[in-house]
Amino acid sequence: MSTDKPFVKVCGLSTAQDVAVAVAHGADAIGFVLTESVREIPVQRAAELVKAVPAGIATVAVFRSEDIGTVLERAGQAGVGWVQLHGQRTAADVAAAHEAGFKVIRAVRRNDPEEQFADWGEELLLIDASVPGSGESWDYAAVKDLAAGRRWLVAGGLSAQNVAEALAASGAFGADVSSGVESARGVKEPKLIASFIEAAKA
Ligand SMILES: O=C(O)c1ccccc1N[C@@H]1O[C@H](COP(=O)(O)O)[C@@H](O)[C@H]1O
Repeated sequence: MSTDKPFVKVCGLSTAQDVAVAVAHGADAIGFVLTESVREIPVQRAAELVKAVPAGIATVAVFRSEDIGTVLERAGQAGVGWVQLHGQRTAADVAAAHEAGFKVIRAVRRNDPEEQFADWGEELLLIDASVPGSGESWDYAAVKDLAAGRRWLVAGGLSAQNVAEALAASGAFGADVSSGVESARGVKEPKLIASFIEAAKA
């Protein structure tokens, strides 16, 4: 993972065109939602899209509270390199994902108890709004000290308009977006994907 510019993950992609736009504009990670959501896609579709992502760009399967066995099975079928774990998790879940060969983004909510922000061995922590994927923005500076010294991604309510400020205020290693690059809920807009990545890396 390069550290000279912010790491950018674009989440909830469902078409080859959107994947191509994210890749062409320099996304570092692409997320496929394999859990209940307006953005959920079938595992087989994720597997096809993963094949279109060049080596060096992280492919991430996103889950809520599914048990870790289900997570690892679906992620394996999709052929991703990373899993993103939301919901009630344990350090054993992170270890199991590593044992199965996946890198891990562990998601916490900005208002979770402080112990949730501890280092459980995940490659990246993700600090999100209270409802993941809702487009709800929050006070990104408020968690600066909680995650200091960690590699973490800020998420929730980001767009091309506020991502640079959110990165500066929070001290995050990178940013993750879904709603802010959509023309309607669950419908990605290529121009917004391009402008988000450019704004984040400017
Ligand atoms: O985007 C979803 O539908 C989703 C569903 C379940 C878990 C996580 C989900 N997305 C994550 O939410 C943020 C993006 O939030 P926003 O829409 O930009 O406000 C990001 O971490 C996604 O990976």
